Amino acid sequence: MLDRDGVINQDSDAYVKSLAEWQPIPGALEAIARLYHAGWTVTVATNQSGLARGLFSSATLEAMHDQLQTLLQQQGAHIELICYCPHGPEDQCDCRKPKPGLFQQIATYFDVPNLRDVPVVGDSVRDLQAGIALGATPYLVKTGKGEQTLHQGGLPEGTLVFDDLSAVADYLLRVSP
Ligand SMILES: O=P(O)(O)OC[C@@H](O)[C@H]1O[C@@H](OP(=O)(O)O)[C@@H](O)[C@@H](O)[C@@H]1O
Ligand SMILES: [Mg+2]
Ligand SMILES: [Zn+2]
Repeated sequence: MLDRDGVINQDSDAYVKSLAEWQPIPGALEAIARLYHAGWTVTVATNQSGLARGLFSSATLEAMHDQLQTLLQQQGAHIELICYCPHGPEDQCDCRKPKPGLFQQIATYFDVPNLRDVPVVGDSVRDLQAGIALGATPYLVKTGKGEQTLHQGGLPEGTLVFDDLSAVADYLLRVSP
């Protein structure tokens, strides 16, 4: 279960507001494809408060996700489910990470009671906290806000730290081929 901005694509403190700004992180799409071809089911759980802030439209967000899937299809791969929180911090929703709502959506989709031991990969503590709420295993990447997150401390116990998604995929394919 992957965070999007800062894990799959480059993040920006000014938000990723257009298809042109949506730029895959080197190796990330290949990492997803390697996991897919090894039998992993890949999902995404992403906060997209830029929608509530009026920074981009839902059509633009869908175009980014279509581009992601198109690029993966060129490698014979696919993301099974992309869940996103469209709300802003003031909306008091149940799905904005660190709240677990997006991961509850994933568990419901697969009709499982929890996400025990399923990897959750993020560049922010809130990504990991949200997944851990359903039993996921936390992985921090140093891309995006990951370096900053690492230096801030407060990582959930047992978090495994890797340079990027490609390194996480190397590890997962090594320990559970
Ligand atoms: O990393 P994921 O969850 O895929 O997406 C994060 C983005 O929605 C944006 O989230 C914002 O946080 P606030 O929503 O303003 O707290 C900021 O961190 C932006 O830099 C970032 O691009
Ligand atoms: Mg992120
Ligand atoms: Zn929400």
